[in-house]
Amino acid sequence: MLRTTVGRSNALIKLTFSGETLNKWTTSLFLRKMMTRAPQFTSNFFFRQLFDRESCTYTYLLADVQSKEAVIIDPVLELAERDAQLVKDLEFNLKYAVNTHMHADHITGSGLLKKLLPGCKSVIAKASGAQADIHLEPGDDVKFGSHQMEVRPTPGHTNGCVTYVIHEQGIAFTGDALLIRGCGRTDFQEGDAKTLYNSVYQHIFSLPDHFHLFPAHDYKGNASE
Ligand SMILES: N[C@@H](CCC(=O)N[C@@H](CSS)C(=O)NCC(=O)O)C(=O)O
Repeated sequence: MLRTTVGRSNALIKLTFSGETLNKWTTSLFLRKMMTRAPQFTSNFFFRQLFDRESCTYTYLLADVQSKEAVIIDPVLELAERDAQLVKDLEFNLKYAVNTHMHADHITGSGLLKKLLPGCKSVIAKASGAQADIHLEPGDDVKFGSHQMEVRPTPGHTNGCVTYVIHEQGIAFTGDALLIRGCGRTDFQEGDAKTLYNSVYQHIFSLPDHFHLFPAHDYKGNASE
């Protein structure tokens, strides 16, 4: 299983926010979060991390094992067939295709998944300005079976970026707000370095130390299976 960055030495962490470089020693909250053991999911929680080698994007399939209700986070258009087949093979009912933000460089697979798996609804933050069946506000919960994800606003990469937090499992999906040993770019449209800095510190680094963070990309092959 892949997790976000797992620092193995006391190296200097550099978070670069469009020209502003913020150095933090690994004794900080950042690495204390990363150096914990693998997530221990409850028995009725299904987790699968999927990867698109082309765009280096992570997609996450989550489900309630008992009710079979599932959600997929950040599905990639080109791999919608793969994702739909996996859902069918596992005999899940895909309730929502959930997006962390409206990507600038690749298109979500939500629309195609809706066609491949009728009943599935597309979900994104209202602040993204994107079209979807369901628009989320900060503090909303996305429910599937007995599980729920809290919607936390983490703008800065885009205005509508959110992080999804599953408290019960001690995990969060950070989208492009927090990547592996870095963060999403802020030089695109809607990018703002200070906003992203505040988002990461207020809404992600504030999570308890035992949390595991799952990003939307791994461009440099930092994580390994
Ligand atoms: N550096 C990437 C290029 C793709 C890219 O810009 N990705 C965005 C997120 S998708 S909008 C980003 O924020 N990347 C972070 C970064 O450090 O580049 C690549 O290597 O392909």
